[in-house]
Amino acid sequence: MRRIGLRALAVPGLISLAILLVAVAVPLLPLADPVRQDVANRLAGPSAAHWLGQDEYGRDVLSRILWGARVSLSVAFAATAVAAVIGTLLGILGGYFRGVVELATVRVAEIVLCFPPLLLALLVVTLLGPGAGTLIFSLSILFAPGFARVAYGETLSARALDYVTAQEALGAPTGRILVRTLLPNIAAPLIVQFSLTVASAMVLESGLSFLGLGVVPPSPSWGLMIRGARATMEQAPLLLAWPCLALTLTVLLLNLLCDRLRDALDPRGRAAGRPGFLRRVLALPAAAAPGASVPGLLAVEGLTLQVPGPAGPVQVVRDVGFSLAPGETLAIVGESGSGKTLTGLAIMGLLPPAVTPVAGRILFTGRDGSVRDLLRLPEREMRRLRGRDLSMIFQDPSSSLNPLVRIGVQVAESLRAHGVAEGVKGRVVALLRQVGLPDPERQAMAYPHEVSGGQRQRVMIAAAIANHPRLLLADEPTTALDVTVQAQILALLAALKRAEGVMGMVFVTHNLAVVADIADRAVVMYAGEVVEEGPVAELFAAPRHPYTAALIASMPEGEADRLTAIPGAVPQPWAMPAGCRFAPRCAMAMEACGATSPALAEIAPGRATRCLRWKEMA
Ligand SMILES: Nc1ncnc2c1ncn2[C@@H]1O[C@H](COP(=O)(O)OP(=O)(O)OP(=O)(O)O)[C@@H](O)[C@H]1O
Repeated sequence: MRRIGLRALAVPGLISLAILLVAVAVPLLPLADPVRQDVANRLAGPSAAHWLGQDEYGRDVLSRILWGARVSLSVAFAATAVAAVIGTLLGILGGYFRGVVELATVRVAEIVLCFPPLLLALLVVTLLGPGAGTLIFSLSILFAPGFARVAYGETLSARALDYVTAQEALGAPTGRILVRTLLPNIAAPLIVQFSLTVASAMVLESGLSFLGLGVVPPSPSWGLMIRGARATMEQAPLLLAWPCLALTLTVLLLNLLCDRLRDALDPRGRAAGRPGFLRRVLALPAAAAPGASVPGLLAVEGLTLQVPGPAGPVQVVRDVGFSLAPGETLAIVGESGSGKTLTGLAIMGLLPPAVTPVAGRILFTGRDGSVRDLLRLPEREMRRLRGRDLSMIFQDPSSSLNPLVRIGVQVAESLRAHGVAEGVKGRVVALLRQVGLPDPERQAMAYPHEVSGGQRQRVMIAAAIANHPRLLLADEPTTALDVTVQAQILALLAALKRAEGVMGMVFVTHNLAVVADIADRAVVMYAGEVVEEGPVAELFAAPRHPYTAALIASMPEGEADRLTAIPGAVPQPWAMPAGCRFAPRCAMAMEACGATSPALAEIAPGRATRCLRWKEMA
């Protein structure tokens, strides 16, 4: 469980625990007897002996509230737990096996949903007589189909995913797949459903008790207390306030607790949302205002990104800097985990929730010539830039296009999002033709699954260049495609760049061969840092960092007998070696490399390296 999740869980968790403890320990507390009447003092206000006053029979209100919590909570939790177990089981079985099993589980459970809940509860209570046991029974019947539907829907989605198919391909037994693979992956929405159901169960229990169909008087229950207080509302309005307040606060607290629990249980942090402008800017130190004198199109300076690690925050991108001129193509290259994607996402203002920028600036020159720091730009302004001045193409065109919307409509969206209203259809067809889609009029009407992977990527590119962006960010746009299609897409990007003239491109890749094809300059990243930078031709001809040299030597396009893999792997962000981060894998490492962390030093105009021994490589 994530540290952040645990911290957020602490407050609602502790309060809920305290309420539960009080409910459990009520018999041990020095409270007045909740059913002992004192008619002489009926409706008496708060006093030292009765902190919240006395009710219409002179019973102690505080004692009845606490005893009522015990009854309400135990009925609500017991009914929800029974409903959760039965409903989840039915939903998972129905969703996994489908067919007859689905009919016998989910569909049968859904019959219950056809009855109005109160009517069904009335029927059960009439048949079995009022009491806590009957309440638990009728509430669990009422709530089980809700769990079955959530579990069923989630199982259907998860069933189609690769990790479930992979388990089946490995021959894992069905029971194991259901319990070990499916259940944890559908747990988050079930937990939310649990919170909502406990809250509904408390409200329904109070409602039924209020109607005289739940807890039997004189036993204390919040519903019964509201019923009693209603009759004397004009003489003692506070009596109505206490049970209502207890009910409302407990329901709100339960919802908060379960929301936090869901966030903490989900390691993807998907519920956390992107860090808001305020949180992002508060994490950043104040930076000098961007002057209008910054040359070029883009200047990334000292960019440092942080994520929560097992033992505190870790920097996954450290002090990264580079610049880009209009019309230039810069490649960011490095192995998996080197921080290339996060650097690109930081430029677009699309960092995942767990990643926080803690230092640096990203200066961008807009169409109007003004220079803005993208790291400190409010989300509203970023949204105006995205898709117009800044555009991005992603690695996997299958997951970046909406499967339910026609291709032409998706390209038109990017035009309409930035105020284009006239002649959209003609421009979409022209764009699709520009990116080389055959028969663009017909293809515009196709759905993404009806065209090939390469064509989908062409559609993504059409949407990205629709508004003539000043900067196009391409994150491994050819990795998901086969080699011939890769070459076509690279040729298309190069042609588009020539046609667009001033459009700059940042091309993120792990493939040096692609860098040679497309880029003017390259930044080589390793373990979150820039280790070398320079014009592509110079980098290839004379690398000045052992990592660049090793990457070149490991290119499959080289002579097969000289192909050399780089030993070891990129270190984990929370276990970075002291000194030079590449030293443990470097053939040229010497003692000093393990002790000092070399700075990125400019060795010639436009060339920089982070190596103590770069001169020896010359
Ligand atoms: N959402 C996240 N939460 C926590 N850590 C993350 C997150 N995204 C990335 N990281 C970490 O940041 C580091 C850099 O990730 P990044 O995706 O930028 O690498 P990359 O060079 O683009 O690799 P790849 O080519 O595999 O995408 C990795 O070590 C990764 O574990």
